[in-house]
Amino acid sequence: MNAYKRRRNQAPDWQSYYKNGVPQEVIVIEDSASPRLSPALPAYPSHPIQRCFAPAAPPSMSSPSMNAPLLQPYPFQNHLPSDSRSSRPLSNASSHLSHPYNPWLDYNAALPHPYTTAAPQPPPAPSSAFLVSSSNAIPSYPHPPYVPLSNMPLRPPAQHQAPSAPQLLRPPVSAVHSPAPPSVNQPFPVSPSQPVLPRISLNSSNASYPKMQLPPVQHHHKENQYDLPASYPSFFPSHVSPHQNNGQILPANPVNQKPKEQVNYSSIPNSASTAQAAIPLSPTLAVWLPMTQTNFQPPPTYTYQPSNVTNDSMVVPDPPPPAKPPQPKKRKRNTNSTKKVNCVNVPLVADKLNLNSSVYDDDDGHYKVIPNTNFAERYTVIRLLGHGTFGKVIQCYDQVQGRHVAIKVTRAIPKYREASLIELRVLQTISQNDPTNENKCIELKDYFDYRKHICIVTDLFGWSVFDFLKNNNYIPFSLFHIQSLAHQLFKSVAFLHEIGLVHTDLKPENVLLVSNASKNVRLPYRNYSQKILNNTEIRLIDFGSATFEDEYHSSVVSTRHYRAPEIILGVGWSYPCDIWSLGCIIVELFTGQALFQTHEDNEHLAMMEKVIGPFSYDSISRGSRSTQKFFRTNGSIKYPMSNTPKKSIAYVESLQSLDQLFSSTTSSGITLLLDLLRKIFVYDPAKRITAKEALWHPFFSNALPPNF
Ligand SMILES: Nc1ncnc2c1ncn2[C@@H]1O[C@H](COP(=O)(O)OP(=O)(O)OP(=O)(O)O)[C@@H](O)[C@H]1O
Repeated sequence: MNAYKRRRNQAPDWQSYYKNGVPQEVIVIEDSASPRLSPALPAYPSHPIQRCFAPAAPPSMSSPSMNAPLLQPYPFQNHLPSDSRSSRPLSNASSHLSHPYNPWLDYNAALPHPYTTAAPQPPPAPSSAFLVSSSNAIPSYPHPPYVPLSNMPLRPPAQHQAPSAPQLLRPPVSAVHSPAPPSVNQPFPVSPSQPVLPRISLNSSNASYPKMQLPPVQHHHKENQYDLPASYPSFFPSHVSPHQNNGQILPANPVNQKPKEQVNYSSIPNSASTAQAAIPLSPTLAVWLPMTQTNFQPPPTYTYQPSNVTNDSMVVPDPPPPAKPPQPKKRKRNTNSTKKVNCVNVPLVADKLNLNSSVYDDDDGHYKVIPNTNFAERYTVIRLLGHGTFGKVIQCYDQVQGRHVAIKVTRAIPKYREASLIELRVLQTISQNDPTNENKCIELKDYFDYRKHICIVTDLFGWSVFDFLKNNNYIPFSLFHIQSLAHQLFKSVAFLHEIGLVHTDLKPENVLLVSNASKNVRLPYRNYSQKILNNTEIRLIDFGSATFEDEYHSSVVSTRHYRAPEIILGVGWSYPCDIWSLGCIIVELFTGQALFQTHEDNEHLAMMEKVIGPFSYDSISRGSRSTQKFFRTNGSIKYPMSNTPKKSIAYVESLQSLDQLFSSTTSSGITLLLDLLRKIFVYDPAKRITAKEALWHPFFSNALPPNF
């Protein structure tokens, strides 16, 4: 049914849309003015570093006000797009440095934020005691962005400060509000308050180091040991003796190596003011750094791999990059602390008119939506917002609270009533685990049973992301907006997974814009205008099929286009199926078109092979009975078959690979997005990136500027 709701045939000209890079100039033809820099601000394009990161634009398109760089320099060498790396003007940027040029040492200080008036500041002169690494041996993802040591705040720890609760830093991207120009005081996108991992090579043992502070450790109930909070760096060394030795290099004693849990942390004071972390430089050398929780947050999965260097007196080289990126460990989610609602009592609202159901219900058990009628003795029906398999969603005016709400009125049929009880249970679980709604899932406001319809009351929001696309002639979202939307989606899904829930029906229809207000703009070289969203804040909806991981799983879930291969193959599904759906949504935001437009299993698998690559033998179980109907004995997909329509074969043949889809520009933002998608579209669900890991992907590291 969902498939037929869609009209995806009007393919927009999205390939040419991105062909010349993301356009630099927009012409606003109605509504509010586009964000413009104040005339007092420095001419950003003239800055040497900016020049090398801004994409080449046709001269006629250059506009001082909108010519902000597309991307900040990206500090992960392994992922650094070659165009950015090679075009960096080393001579300009490094002229003030007295040591070998390091591209990451100075960019924070030297590159002004496009919206700040601050003139570029040269970085502080490097201390003779240390060198910020200039080698290529920067480990690859997953890893927090490097911020040069010289830019860390020198913040002495406050004495006798009460230990504060560990505060998790989030990656910098959240909802983007595009019409208002950012304040002139807005901090630089990559600031010292973002995740920091100092990277140091030492040539002196008397270095003094910037102060940082870790979240407080907790005293272990026995043996005078300390438990590390979950937010502690996972590389906290097990191979050095943790003596309090502020700013000194300690020779580690490999003989005393203990597993992490058994390390005696008794010498670490249970105080945020003086807590320190050892940065391992080799198995035998470490440096102790007092750390602040505001400037340090490691990624959840990073594990330090010590090298085999044993010479204590040598200048310690950077640890070699791991041979392959560390494989994300599939950790069992801690659902112990999850408050799971077990049963829901739905209050009954009596029908005072006591009418026959045929008056207010249609033959399918759907409630008839008649504007300006009374509903459940409290609401006035305004209009139909949407309808689906489960029921109708109606905009109503709440006479008690004096505001408009959305009410999902489930069909008056037992199986849908039961389904809505599950949805209510899920919504209550979400509310209990996220009372302040940080994770942007739809909030349950009220619920009741009226005329045999279970009704779920929520806040009223704008169009779904799909409706916005549709109303915008399927013109893709800008990368700037995709980054924001994708980040919010991963955040919501990471939360759901954390509390043991699999959404199972992620699709653009189930992502609501808080407001669909937009402005019409005309792009250069286009004779049509397009809508640009004012605010990308979203809410995740439709928990009607959400499933607790430890409870019964239906064999087939998800709307077809967004269905993961493990569901099709019937080999069991769990959290990773949501990640696959998110991948499909992100591609759809980028192209305007659903990625897998199909209604048949084998055709769907063939499409996946065309877009992502062949199923490998170890990628997904082929031995199981359920998969036999999809694969021939030689391992190829049973597609095409003798009865496969020629149209289908031609369509599958015409599909572009993921690389081809994203090859229309060489923008480094798009390169990073492609890298994220490659980690999402992994056939083996156990090897697929998790939502939590995705939040640390470099695509989200730097907020993209609002170029459309
Ligand atoms: N709070 C809301 N504010 C505005 N519109 C809403 C709201 N909730 C739902 N809608 C609209 O109603 C549509 C259907 O909602 P929902 O997906 O919850 O119903 P459903 O019956 O489960 O649908 P489906 O069968 O497609 O899964 C949404 O796509 C959206 O357009």
